[in-house]
Parts: sequence; structure tokens; C-alpha cells
Amino acid sequence: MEHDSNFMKVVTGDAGYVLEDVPHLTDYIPDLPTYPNPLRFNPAYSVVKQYFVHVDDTVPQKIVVHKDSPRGVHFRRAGPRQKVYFNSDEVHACIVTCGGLCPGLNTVIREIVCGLYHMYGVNKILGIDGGYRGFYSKNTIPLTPKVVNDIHKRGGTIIGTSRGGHDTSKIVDSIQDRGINQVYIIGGDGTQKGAAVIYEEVRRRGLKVAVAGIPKTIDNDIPVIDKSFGFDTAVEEAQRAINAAHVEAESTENGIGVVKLMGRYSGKFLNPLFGLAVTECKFFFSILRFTGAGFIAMYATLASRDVDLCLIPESPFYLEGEGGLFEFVEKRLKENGHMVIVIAEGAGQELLAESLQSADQKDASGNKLLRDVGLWISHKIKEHFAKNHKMDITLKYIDPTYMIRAIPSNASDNVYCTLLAQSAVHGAMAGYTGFTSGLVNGRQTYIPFNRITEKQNMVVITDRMWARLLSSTNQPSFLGPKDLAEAKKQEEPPTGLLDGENCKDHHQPGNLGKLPASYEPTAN
Ligand SMILES: Nc1ncnc2c1ncn2[C@@H]1O[C@H](COP(=O)(O)OP(=O)(O)O)[C@@H](O)[C@H]1O
Ligand SMILES: O=P(O)(O)OC[C@H]1O[C@](O)(COP(=O)(O)O)[C@@H](O)[C@@H]1O
Ligand SMILES: [Mg+2]
Repeated sequence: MEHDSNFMKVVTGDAGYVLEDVPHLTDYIPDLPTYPNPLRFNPAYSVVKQYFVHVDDTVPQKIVVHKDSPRGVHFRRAGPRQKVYFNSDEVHACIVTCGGLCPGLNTVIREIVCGLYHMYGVNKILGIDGGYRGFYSKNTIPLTPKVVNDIHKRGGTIIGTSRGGHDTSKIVDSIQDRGINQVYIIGGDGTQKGAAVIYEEVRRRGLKVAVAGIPKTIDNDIPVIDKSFGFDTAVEEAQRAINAAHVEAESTENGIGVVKLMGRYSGKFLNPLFGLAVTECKFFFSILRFTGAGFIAMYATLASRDVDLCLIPESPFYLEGEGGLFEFVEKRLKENGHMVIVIAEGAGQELLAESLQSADQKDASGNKLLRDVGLWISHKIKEHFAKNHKMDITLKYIDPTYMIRAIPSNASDNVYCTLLAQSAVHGAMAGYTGFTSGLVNGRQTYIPFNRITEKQNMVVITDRMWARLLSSTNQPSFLGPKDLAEAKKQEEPPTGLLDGENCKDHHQPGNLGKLPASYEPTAN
């Protein structure tokens, strides 16, 4: 059977039930021996009523449904299985972290090591030093429960991280040469794409190597999953910066506090809405619009109540003229005497491109480097008020971005990281591969890589969550009724299936990429 990144392993059932399953080692290595799960003797598990997950347990992607709507897409439920495909002594695991930092990385590392050791008796675990390139250019770091005992209290990643350096054949050579048979890959959208390619190469070579991803992204831009770990921590830490901006702003006459938060564009696409916004708003910028992930800015604003204006990449805005940003700032200052603006780093990049006209630059992973929108908007606001002699303003700009991602994770993220890590371990031990461990509607699941990598999560501005923010800040949406009608059309799900409230992923059955003519579920 042909396998490539478009390949989907799909099981269909009654009433429109679809299981988007994850690959299993037995898909390409027949007759693998199985072993009873050592957890059956573990006192923690043997008291649990149904301590092994039922082979047919799956989790629906959409939980808001109509009486007659099809049952829709499901993912395999994560957790320990009755049979495992690795003997404890045989396991040689490795862990790698890639991409930008995110609170909780160390917790995930700790829980993979402790989970493998305490639940499955595995003691050969290596840390790959400094991201993907560490597979072939650095020595490995031996990881034991003792080594990782306290690391969840520290920010960053004890095994290091990097961008770029993804050389598939060198990485898989290194996996093969070292005799590694379980690979745990922690990282964001780019990392999961890299993991998918590693899985494909491992499979092409017919190796008994389970490849498991754990999604990391402070920007919350990974689709399907409820949210990414570290996100709560980031939103909480952002409150400190917003508070400071508020204190500074309200202590002076016409004080403005500007806070830049992380949340970058996640690619480019031709947005019909943007075309419309151009006509409606009577100014011009490129018709190529950046998509974005303004989740931290949106949630930090909703949490704070001190924010007057939140700007995210998904929602275009403009500065001059009627209904523009300057007009709103002036109005708010007249009403309240001060204001706080939160801006996501990917917001307004097209406006900056227009005014700065600098060349596009990319980082080692191919991500577009952003210009500092916080500095830019601060400068523009100051310039506007100085030029027009309208008001004397005092503006303070705070950029807490690296402080937000370099801290250890909070309590709820620590719990989340533990579940993700343990789920990944159970999945790999059970012989699943080519999957990302993720929370879907509050349940731990295994999601095929291609569902994670095919698109990026973004704030849907026609969704109720953005409306809640607009009502909370009472800021303008910078869109006319025609723009909104167009945006609604654009976001309409292609089938009758309903999206949940904070809908973000419009993948539907019938849109599944390449499907095998018939699919037999794996026997395990
Ligand atoms: N399309 C891709 N195929 C293979 N590897 C990729 C791809 N995109 C990114 N990577 C690799 O994944 C790693 C992390 O990617 P990056 O975009 O920096 O961070 P993140 O995973 O957090 O999005 C890098 O080592 C990069 O080379
Ligand atoms: O300066 P760096 O390390 O390239 O990081 C900047 C980027 O990293 C992030 O914090 C996280 O991005 P990734 O999850 O894609 O690595 C972004 O919000 C930000 O744009
Ligand atoms: Mg990324």
C-alpha cells in the first residue's frame, strides 16, 4: 500500500461515523510479537475499573451536533492497551525538542522519562541535544528519572532546541545506527511536519520504530487540539505586562500603554475578505494577507479587562480616517484619559511592509521574520498626535514576549503536559506510530500527523469568541457589514456538520486526501 503524507487511514461506520486512525507498526511489519502490558501489575492501574482503553474507544471531533447530522470525524482514544508491542528491555527511546521555547517543555520531557521508566520498566532513554540537528551533529544526553526529577520547575528545555537542520536521511540514519526504536518529538507545526517526514522514512526502511509527536506551540496555532500546553501559562504571564502598561497609562494624562504579545502569522494566503476590506476601508495594501494566531493576545485581553484595544493578525485594521485606529484612540482618551493596547506580533504586518518596504527575511526553519509591530504602532500613534497637535500623549511600550515563553509552566499546564506525555508513551508502547498526542474535547487522543500539519489554527473573527472580545473591550472591528458577510461565507463549513463555538478547523469527512479503496482496521 502506498504511503505518503496525504495518506489517511480511515475507518467508516454507521450514520456518517468516520475514524481518522493513526498508523500502527503492524501496518508495515507483519507478525510482530506482542506482550501483556506490564501495567496490569501496577497498583496504580490495577484498581482502575477499565484500566486498559477499549480497542474501539474513539473521541468525536465535533461535539455540537444536530439531531440529523452525521456522527462525523473521530480520533482514537489515547491510553494504555492490553497488549504492547515492545518488551521493556528492548525499548531504546529518544526525546527531541525543536522550535521556539514554550512553558512546559521540561515537564513533558520529565513525564516521558518517568512514564517509560515507572510504567513500562524502560531505562534506555536519550535526550537529543539541540533539536533535529542534534541527531547527527552532537552527543546524546542520557535521561533517567533522577536526572529529570526537578526539571519541571525550570523554564526552557534541558536538552536544548533549534530551528532548521532537518536532514531526514541523516536523522533516520542516526536513529537506525543507535538502535533507537521509540522517538518522541516535541515541537510546533514545523516540528510535526519534520516528524511526519521522519515517520515516512522510517516506514520506507521498514524499521520497527514508533514515532510520536507532542504538540508544542505558545501561539496555539496547531489545529484539531483544544489548546496547546504552555498557552495558559503564557496568558497568565501576559497579565503582568498588561497590568504594568495599565499602571503606567493611568498615572499620566492621556497615557497609552502598548503591549506586544507573541502570536505570529502562520503563512500567507489570498484572502477575499481582505480584498473587500481594502475597498471598504479606502486604503491599499497588498492582497496577500497573512493568516495569524492571535490567541495569546485575545485570551490575555479577555482575562485582563484593562485592555481597550486588541489587535491580532486575523483581523485587519487601518490607522487613518473615519472608523480608523487613530480615531478610536482619540475617543478613548477623551472618555477615560488613558488606554491600553495589546498587539499580537503578527498583526498589521502588511501595513508595516507598506511603510518600511524592507526585504522578506526568514529564520533557519523558513518562518518569516517579523518586523516589530509594537515599536511601529507606538511610533505611528506618537507621530499622529504630534503632527496634528491634537493632544499631548505619553506612550509606554512594553515587549514581554521572551519573558512570557521562558518561564516554567503553571499548575494546569503541568497537569496537561503530564497527560500528553503519558498518552504518547502508552501509544508508542502499543505500537502506534506517526501520531501526535493531543487533547480533543477534553479527551486524550492520537491524531495522525497529516491532520496536525495540513493547516494552522487561527482565530476565526466571525466566531463568537472574537465577538465576546469586541463586546468586552468595546473596540471597533474595523470591518463593515459587507466584509463580515464575506467573512461568514468564507468560514462556512462545507457540510452540514456544525463546528463548536471556538471553531478553528474546517476539515470535514469527504475532504480526507488520498483514501485507500477499502480499509481494514488494524487488529490490536
Ligand atoms: N516542512 C518541514 N519539513 C521538515 N522539517 C521541518 C519543516 N518545517 C520545519 N521543520 C523543522 O522543524 C523544526 C522546528 O520548526 P520551527 O518552525 O522552527 O518551529 P515549530 O516546530 O515550533 O513551528 C526545525 O528544525 C525545522 O527545520
Ligand atoms: O526569536 P525566535 O526564537 O525565532 O522566536 C520567535 C517566534 O517563536 C514563537 O514564540 C513560537 O513559534 P514556534 O512555536 O513556531 O517555534 C513565536 O511566537 C515567535 O514569533
Ligand atoms: Mg511554528
